[in-house]
Amino acid sequence: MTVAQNVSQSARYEAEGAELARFSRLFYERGWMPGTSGNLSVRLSGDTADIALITASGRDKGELTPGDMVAVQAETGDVLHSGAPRASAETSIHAAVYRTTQARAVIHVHSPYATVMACRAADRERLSTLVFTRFELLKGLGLDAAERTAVPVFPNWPHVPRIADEVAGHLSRGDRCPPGLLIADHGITVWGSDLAQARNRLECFEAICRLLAIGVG
Ligand SMILES: CSC[C@@H](O)[C@@H](O)C(=O)COP(=O)(O)O
Ligand SMILES: [Zn+2]
Repeated sequence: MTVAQNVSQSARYEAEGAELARFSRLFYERGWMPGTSGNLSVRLSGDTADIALITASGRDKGELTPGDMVAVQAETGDVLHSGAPRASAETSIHAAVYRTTQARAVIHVHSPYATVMACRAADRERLSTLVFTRFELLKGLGLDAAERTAVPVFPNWPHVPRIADEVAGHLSRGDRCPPGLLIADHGITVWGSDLAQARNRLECFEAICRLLAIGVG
């Protein structure tokens, strides 16, 4: 890589890292990333489209800076730079989504109502589903409000790559998959064409889960 290419790549990392930090702070302040939970990534574009930036593991998600982002191969999760902070423990799940969908941003949070439903709908040994139907907010997920949508709920295997393999298997088989999934007893992962769309969709998932949690639907 030439010096000029290196400088331009650093500028892109800095700008995308600042965006990740901004979105992360937003979710932290809503109480959707308690403790150090949650992780976000964004896939770069142009000649760096094979790269994603992801939040470092175990950091306070309300206080991230661009220096807390790790560059990885988007579709494998392999870390690109030695000496970088440790990438999120859930990088393999982000990579599974990038490998099997058109997503360019992935957000994982422990938001309260999605987590309630991820506990209630869980079968801890195998894939289960949470059915969304009827709600107008389904349109915010790119779905028809008359449609019956099965949101997958994956077992929260201690070995995260096992969850990632099951996610990739499910997404590569499914047609009309909603742009999000639940992990039993854990939280929610949502994706979109950019961070703003992923955030909007996450808000719709959380609002629908709230309705279900309080017994509507
Ligand atoms: C605070 S424990 C939560 C973690 O185990 C994990 O589920 C999580 O969301 C954050 O992991 P991280 O490795 O910081 O990206
Ligand atoms: Zn988590």
